[in-house]
This record gives sequence, structure tokens and C-alpha cells, in this order.
Amino acid sequence: MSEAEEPSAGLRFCGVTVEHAGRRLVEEVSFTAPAGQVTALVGPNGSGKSTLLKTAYRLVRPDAGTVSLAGEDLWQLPRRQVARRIAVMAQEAQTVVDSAGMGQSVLDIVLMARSIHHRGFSPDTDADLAEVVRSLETARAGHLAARSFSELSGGEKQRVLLARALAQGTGTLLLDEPTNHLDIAFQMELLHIVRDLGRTAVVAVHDLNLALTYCDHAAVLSEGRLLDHGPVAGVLTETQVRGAFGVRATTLTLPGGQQTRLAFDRLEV
Ligand SMILES: Nc1ncnc2c1ncn2[C@@H]1O[C@H](COP(=O)(O)OP(=O)(O)OP(=O)(O)O)[C@@H](O)[C@H]1O
Repeated sequence: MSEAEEPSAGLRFCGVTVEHAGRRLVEEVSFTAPAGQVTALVGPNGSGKSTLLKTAYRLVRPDAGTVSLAGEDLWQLPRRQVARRIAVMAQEAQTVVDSAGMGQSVLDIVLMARSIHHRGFSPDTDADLAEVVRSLETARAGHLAARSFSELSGGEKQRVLLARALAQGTGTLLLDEPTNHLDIAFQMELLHIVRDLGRTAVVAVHDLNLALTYCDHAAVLSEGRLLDHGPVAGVLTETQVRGAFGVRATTLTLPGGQQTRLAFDRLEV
């Protein structure tokens, strides 16, 4: 798809470049994550996925280029406005919440996500609580509400962090390797939940078959550059996997002829 044909709705990266100590971590990346759809961000370790996501949730300012949501430059908006539009489930969130949470209950931690909708220090409302309960249930974490976050297993924490992102009530979600620590069933369940929301989502994910199963679009990064983007089955191909990861794969078409998966060859070492 050419740049001119791309829709302006959704989350748009335009010529995004990030440099650090004279090295380009992300280089002139341009693509749109379409509104209301799930986009997989894939690429080898160190290819710039987290860094690119950080430019959208304003942790890393691009040295060049813009990141916009529905046409609005996210770096021109007040931080609070961005938090009302974009929720993040970051890779390091478990550690951050663990150290900052200091034994707080799951309910309190998820409730904190509602504070961006408050004026000053106004107290939580019944509507906040209802949203939190709903989000915990959506993330299949309702039964954990009274537990201390720090005592949960890695997978249980991921459910709670998903609930926290949902409770923020934003139209856009950024998820950085959200399936870490999860068993295969909940990896699938988590992406199914995200897909079911109908919100705009960008998910950095390593499992290409999960991306093929649950994502609509994909963007492939390699050494900070965008190799390809577009509908997932057209992007996660044998050729692209070889180019990005140096791994030989065979595309399998599932019964029904609609969906594809990848089978990977053993490495010749
Ligand atoms: N704070 C930082 N300071 C210096 N270099 C950094 C910093 N954060 C990331 N990098 C470098 O930027 C490059 C891209 O890292 P990034 O974490 O964005 O990759 P990634 O694709 O998310 O990797 P992974 O799949 O391993 O999580 C890497 O070479 C990394 O070492």
C-alpha cells in the first residue's frame, strides 16, 4: 500500500527516527496501524519494536518524524490527553508495578488506571469501580481482585496488567510482548480478548503464528527499519521470515483455505 493511500485514522508513524549515542535505533519508519484493528509488530530481538512503541506512549521522543493518532500529533498534546487515548502494557510493567505497588491489592492497582479521568485528587466513583470490575472480568482476572499483586504468578500478573490497560478506557492499546510468562492457552486467550475489543491495538509479539491467528495487520522491523507492513498473511510470508530472521519457513494453509500458519525448518548449524 502506498503512503498516499493510507488512511489517516488509526495510529500513524511517519518517518520516525530514534537515535542514541550516534546510533539509529529506529530509522525512518512509516506505517499506519489501522483504527479498530490489531497490528502485530514483529522483528528480531533488538530490531526496535519497544523503542518504536515508546515513541507512541511518549517515553522516547523521536529525533525525526511524527506519531499521530487520528491525525493529532501525540507529541503536541498534553501528556494527560495522551493517557486518555492510549493505554500501555509495557514489557517491564510487572517489575515496575511490583516495586511501586508494595503489597497493594489487584483492585487498587487496576483502580489507579482511572485516575487520568479525575480532576485533581477527586475520589474514585462508582463508575470507576464498575469499569475496573468489568476490565478485570474481561481479562479473566476477577477472581484475583482481593489478592496482593506481588504474590501473583507471572501469568496472573499479566492478566491484571491487561485489566489495568483496559480500565484506562482508551480507544488505543499498545502491548509490548504481552504474552510473556503465559501458557499457550492464555497467550491465545489474551490476543483473542484484545481482538474482541474492536479497539486500535499494536502488539509487539515474537510468535509469528499467534500474529497470523489473531492480528489483522503486521509490520516487520529489522535493524530499526521497516521491512514491510500490511494485512498479516501478506506480510508474514516465507520470504519475509527469511529476510528478517534468517530462518527458513513453509507456509501452511489451514483447512478452509482462509488462514495460513508457518512451519519452521531446523537451523543448519
Ligand atoms: N535506553 C537505551 N539505551 C541505549 N540503547 C538502547 C536503549 N533501549 C534500547 N536500546 C537499543 O536499541 C535497539 C532496539 O531495542 P528495542 O528494545 O527497541 O528492540 P526490540 O525489538 O523491542 O527487542 P526485543 O525483541 O529483544 O525486546 C537495541 O539495539 C537496544 O540495545
